[in-house]
Amino acid sequence: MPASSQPVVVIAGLSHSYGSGATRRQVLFDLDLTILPGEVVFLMGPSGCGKTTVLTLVGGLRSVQQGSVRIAGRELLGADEAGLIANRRNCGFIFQSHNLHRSLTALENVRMGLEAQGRGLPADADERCRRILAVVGLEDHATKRQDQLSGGQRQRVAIARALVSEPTLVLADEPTAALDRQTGHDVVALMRRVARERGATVLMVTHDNRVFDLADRILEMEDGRIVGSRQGDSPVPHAGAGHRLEYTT
Ligand SMILES: Nc1ncnc2c1ncn2[C@@H]1O[C@H](COP(=O)(O)OP(=O)(O)OP(=O)(O)O)[C@@H](O)[C@H]1O
Repeated sequence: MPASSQPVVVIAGLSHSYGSGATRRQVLFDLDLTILPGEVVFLMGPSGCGKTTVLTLVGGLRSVQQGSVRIAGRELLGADEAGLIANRRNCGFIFQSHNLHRSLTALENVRMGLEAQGRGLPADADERCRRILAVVGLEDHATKRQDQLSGGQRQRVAIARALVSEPTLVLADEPTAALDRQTGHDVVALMRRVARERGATVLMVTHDNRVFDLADRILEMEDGRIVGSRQGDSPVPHAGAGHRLEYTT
């Protein structure tokens, strides 16, 4: 298989529990999932079904307890802190609330996306930040702070920050939750376009059925299991026993 078609995400038999002893509660059950380079995959399902837990495990924001999680060839089961950090540097994160630093300008917030790489700032850092701000349509807003930007503009800064370091994988958790219909659609369409242009893969948690048309594949979760997978508007029956998920194009 050529390197470029190697899956970016390969999850096999992933289970996860919170708490210990009498309060221990299993929230993920034997999940399998493969995501190919450049795919835009949405993870849907009712509140509490485990979507964010999957995202945080894939991002290396918490340790894998059971099962295999390979991100761009790196196994996260048994990874030490350095391994988790290395994985985080390969990922761009976009959260429900944009998490911009209040006292920094848009440009400075985007620059944090490069600083988080831990390799020191490249010589062309500001130019790269300005370029990606232009890509998200904010070239004239580089010196504005959070309170001078609308909700949609803040999320566009967050997209620029997540993508400026050219991550392999973009992980987005409900990025449209605080936005109106049109702005939410525009923001996800933009994220998809910028990710595509930069060859990034996207895994996005969403409840928002207004953006379904932007997914290559939509996964349905229920009670800690992936129970269905479909593409566009044409339902693809979920294949295999034990909630095994087949990749389909
Ligand atoms: N740090 C934690 N400690 C204990 N339980 C947790 C923790 N984080 C999540 N949970 C529980 O694990 C289950 C799955 O949570 P998770 O946040 O992954 O679900 P979700 O599908 O993303 O929900 P939502 O759509 O409401 O964000 C829920 O029952 C939640 O209460």
